[in-house]
Amino acid sequence: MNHVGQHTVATVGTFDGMHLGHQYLAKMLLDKAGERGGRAMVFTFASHPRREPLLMPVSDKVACIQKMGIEVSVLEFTQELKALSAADFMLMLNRDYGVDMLLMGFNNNFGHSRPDSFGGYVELGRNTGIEVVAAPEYVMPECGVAVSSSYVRNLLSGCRPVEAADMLGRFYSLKGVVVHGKELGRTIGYPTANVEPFCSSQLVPGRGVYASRIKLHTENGTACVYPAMLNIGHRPTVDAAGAPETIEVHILGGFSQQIYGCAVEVEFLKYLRPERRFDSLDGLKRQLSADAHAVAMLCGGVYGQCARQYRCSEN
Ligand SMILES: Cc1cc2nc3c(=O)[nH]c(=O)nc-3n(C[C@H](O)[C@H](O)[C@H](O)COP(=O)(O)O)c2cc1C
Ligand SMILES: Nc1ncnc2c1ncn2[C@@H]1O[C@H](COP(=O)(O)OP(=O)(O)OP(=O)(O)O)[C@@H](O)[C@H]1O
Repeated sequence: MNHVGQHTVATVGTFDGMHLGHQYLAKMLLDKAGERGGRAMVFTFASHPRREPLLMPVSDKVACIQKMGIEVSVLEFTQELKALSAADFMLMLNRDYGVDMLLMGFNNNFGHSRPDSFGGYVELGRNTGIEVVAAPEYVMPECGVAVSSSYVRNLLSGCRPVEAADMLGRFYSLKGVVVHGKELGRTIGYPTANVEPFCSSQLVPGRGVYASRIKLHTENGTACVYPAMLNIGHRPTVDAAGAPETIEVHILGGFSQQIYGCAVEVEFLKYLRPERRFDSLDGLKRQLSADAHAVAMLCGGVYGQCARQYRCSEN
């Protein structure tokens, strides 16, 4: 038992995306803490140690872990932290946070001069008052594929949101604000909301057209969810070569509210097709009509109904 009078079971890692592998480890952490009548803690980082694009903003990751009943400490990846040896890091965990059990994921390691095997961490633990325990790897039960943040990043960059959702345990999403576009879309009957992500270091999926769901946050604290179609690309039909990449969403069902400046969350349900150049706006319009039909079919079935009302607190 530590100086605060409470057992603390901890684990250390990036936990970007909180995918099914992370959730599996987090549940094991809770079980261990429960067995000891102590608290569970995750030590994570404010940025990605390898500077990979993030699968979720750090604030969402923290909220997601806390929601499971786990305390979170976000460490800045400073030069000082990078220079800390595994032994000194473990000493700090024990001294400052009362950690007396450390759960290590199957490929977990940390520290500047680090042990080259799990046994090495167990040995360090003996000297620092920490029992070090190994956690197994989680693989997808249907296909045996090992879940990892890198794998999910590759799936999303490769326009495969369905497989990514299988590994995340939820649809991948981007949160952002609706900004002004050229307002051309409304002239062809397909007004679009241009979304600028809040977190500039979050991964934007591969270019193309997606079936989507958009959650609109209103001032009274409620959120509405609508089926939508989304395009990530350079809009070769209407924009000159080299135009910046945009994320545009057309909300289905004759939606006509003014939502500039609104906070939204767009989910990536299914990839529909690549973006392409049309010879005329009429050609683009015909394609958009077919896209809308495809989304409506999808949203009428597997993905539920239009415009459901949610309380923000329930999401
Ligand atoms: C679902 C969807 C699919 C789109 N597909 C294409 C496409 O294949 N090629 C293209 O040049 N533009 C595509 N666009 C972009 C349109 O050209 C653009 O939304 C429209 O011109 C409106 O632009 P605005 O936001 O400036 O008003 C697509 C937009 C959406 C919402
Ligand atoms: N599939 C998995 N099953 C069980 N534990 C996992 C799994 N994936 C990651 N972990 C564990 O979660 C903790 C955090 O790992 P990390 O954030 O590096 O995840 P990752 O998915 O391996 O990331 P990346 O692919 O970017 O290396 C580590 O202890 C790691 O061993």
